[in-house]
Amino acid sequence: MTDTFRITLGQLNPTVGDLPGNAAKAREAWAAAREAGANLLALPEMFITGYQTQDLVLKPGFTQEAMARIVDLARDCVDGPAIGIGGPYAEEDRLYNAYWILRGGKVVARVLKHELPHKQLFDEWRLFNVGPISGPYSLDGLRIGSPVCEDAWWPEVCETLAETGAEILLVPNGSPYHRNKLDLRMGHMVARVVETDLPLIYLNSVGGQDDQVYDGGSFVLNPGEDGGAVKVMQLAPFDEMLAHVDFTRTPQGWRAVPGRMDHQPDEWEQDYRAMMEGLRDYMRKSGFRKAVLGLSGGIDSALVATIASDAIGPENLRCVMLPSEYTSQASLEDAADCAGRLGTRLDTVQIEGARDAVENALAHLMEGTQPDITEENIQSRLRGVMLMALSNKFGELLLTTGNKSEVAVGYATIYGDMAGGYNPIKDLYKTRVFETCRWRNRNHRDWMQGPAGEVIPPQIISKPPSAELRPNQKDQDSLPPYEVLDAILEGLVEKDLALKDLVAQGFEPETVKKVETLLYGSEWKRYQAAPGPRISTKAFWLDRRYPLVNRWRDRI
Ligand SMILES: Nc1ncnc2c1ncn2[C@@H]1O[C@H](COP(=O)(O)OP(=O)(O)OC[C@H]2O[C@@H]([n+]3cccc(C(=O)O)c3)[C@H](O)[C@@H]2O)[C@@H](O)[C@H]1O
Ligand SMILES: Nc1ncnc2c1ncn2[C@@H]1O[C@H](COP(=O)(O)OP(=O)(O)OP(=O)(O)O)[C@@H](O)[C@H]1O
Ligand SMILES: NC(=O)CC[C@H](N)C(=O)O
Repeated sequence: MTDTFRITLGQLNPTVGDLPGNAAKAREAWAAAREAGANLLALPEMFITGYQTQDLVLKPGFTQEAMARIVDLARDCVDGPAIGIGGPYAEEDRLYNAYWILRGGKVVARVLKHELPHKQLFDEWRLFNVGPISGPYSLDGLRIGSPVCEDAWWPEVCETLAETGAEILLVPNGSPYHRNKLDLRMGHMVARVVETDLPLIYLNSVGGQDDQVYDGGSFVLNPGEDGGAVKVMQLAPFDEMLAHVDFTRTPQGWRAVPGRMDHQPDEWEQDYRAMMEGLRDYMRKSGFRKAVLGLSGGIDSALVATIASDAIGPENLRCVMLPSEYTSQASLEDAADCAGRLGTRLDTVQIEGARDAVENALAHLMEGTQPDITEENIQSRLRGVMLMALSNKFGELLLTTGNKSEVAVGYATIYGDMAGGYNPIKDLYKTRVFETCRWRNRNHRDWMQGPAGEVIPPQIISKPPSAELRPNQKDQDSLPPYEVLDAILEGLVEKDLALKDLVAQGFEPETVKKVETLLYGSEWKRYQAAPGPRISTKAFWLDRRYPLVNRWRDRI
């Protein structure tokens, strides 16, 4: 009977749909696990397909190929560790989210996910059948139970596994980031260890996929002496890595040997990293090497330029200043200062000529009307036209720059500054934009490709935000102060509060009503907006799906 068991954890970054690429990654990890003398290489949930596949997994051709790739992997990885790998399993007319166990050239077990997540950004009820609770599988004399991600967020599956003889729990996950999510995961996993008295491995993938960022942060818990749980290994968030965890048999049962304890950065750093990794992987996985954005001299585009410089290197980013006569000298100088500090290219394109041409072309139809938002939006749209021309010509992904407060109230011009493919700060409220800029100016990490130091000029952080679409315009002329706006939005979006709850908190009824009107009234705009990395529990898109036509309004 064996008394030790080594598991190599693959905290790795698959790409959705890249079946050969993901299989190659698995083979490479298996070779390293074999080199390290492991008994088992564990890979995350749905590793062969990448996660989340959305409806792609409903294509029979895709699912059949994914299963065939797993069988090939088993056939190729014979003399060495077993492999645990997530992938779909189709049987007759049923489709499961499964964890496949491969050993000695064959598939030796399949665990079927029982608890399918269907809240927030998940909709697995739509895709998969509920699997029966599977029992443990045996490898080299150790009985392992593998609840698949959400299975371990509830007691039932782990309890059944413990009752049917599991000696350790290995939980493969595809768990996307939101702020402070590690605490939430830890709470659930500690509860499972306490209930089952079994050690538990929490293994998560890393990398960006559409609006989601998988943040790794895998860890290992042992049952504690006093009935609690003790963390004995913690991997860094966001980093792709292999790590080995050794188990030994003790009089109390199998226990993990304490291993590496990587530092967990604070929420500002993790949010920043998530936005950067989201952009980096969106670009890498969709084949872009370069990006372009309009740099106005304001704080939002300065932050997006900084995130992009860190993600792809300043040499791969083109910033463009597109001034009109409403652009202040200060904005011109601030944009130049910011690009200079970051070391990015800064081009200038005047928009007055194009604006005059558009206005002249429309003059016979506009006769007798007064200048209003129409003319302001023409400027914003011309910037979009010019930036998209650069994107077309040079293959640069156009980044949009609306923060969550603006996205929430529709404070952006459709087909204007909303033109673009990805928005790194889409889920970051404006009040957090300021603090995030200060954080980046104070901190530099080895995963940032941009320069260290005060890369965002302090005057950009301190001046009042303005769209500069008419003389002396300030955001606060048409919106409540950002502290008020963000607090009301957090109430309406994140917490689903009633208007009267917000009024009871001390906000003006008219302001609350206005924010509600803007929020519901701009649903159609968000439907057409660029995606961006999710860092909150209620990001616009999958977390919060509202009707575009909606006559319901709350009463105070
Ligand atoms: N329900 C609906 N479904 C589909 N389309 C709908 C629609 N409601 C209006 N529309 C269409 O949308 C048009 C109105 O939308 P749009 O053209 O965007 O214009 P609109 O939302 O009226 O104006 C843009 C707003 O964003 C602000 N802005 C602009 C640029 C930059 C910034 C910034 O600081 O970042 C802020 C600007 O001050 C203004 O408040 C209508 O004329 C109509 O064609
Ligand atoms: N003069 C300009 N030159 C280049 N891009 C511009 C210019 N004005 C606006 N933009 C683009 O349109 C976006 C929205 O700009 P605007 O100034 O209206 O709003 P904002 O939300 O205050 O953004 P910022 O803080 O970046 O100025 C900017 O982030 C920028 O990408
Ligand atoms: N893949 C999953 O089952 C994810 C759901 C899980 N509760 C999480 O967010 O971590």
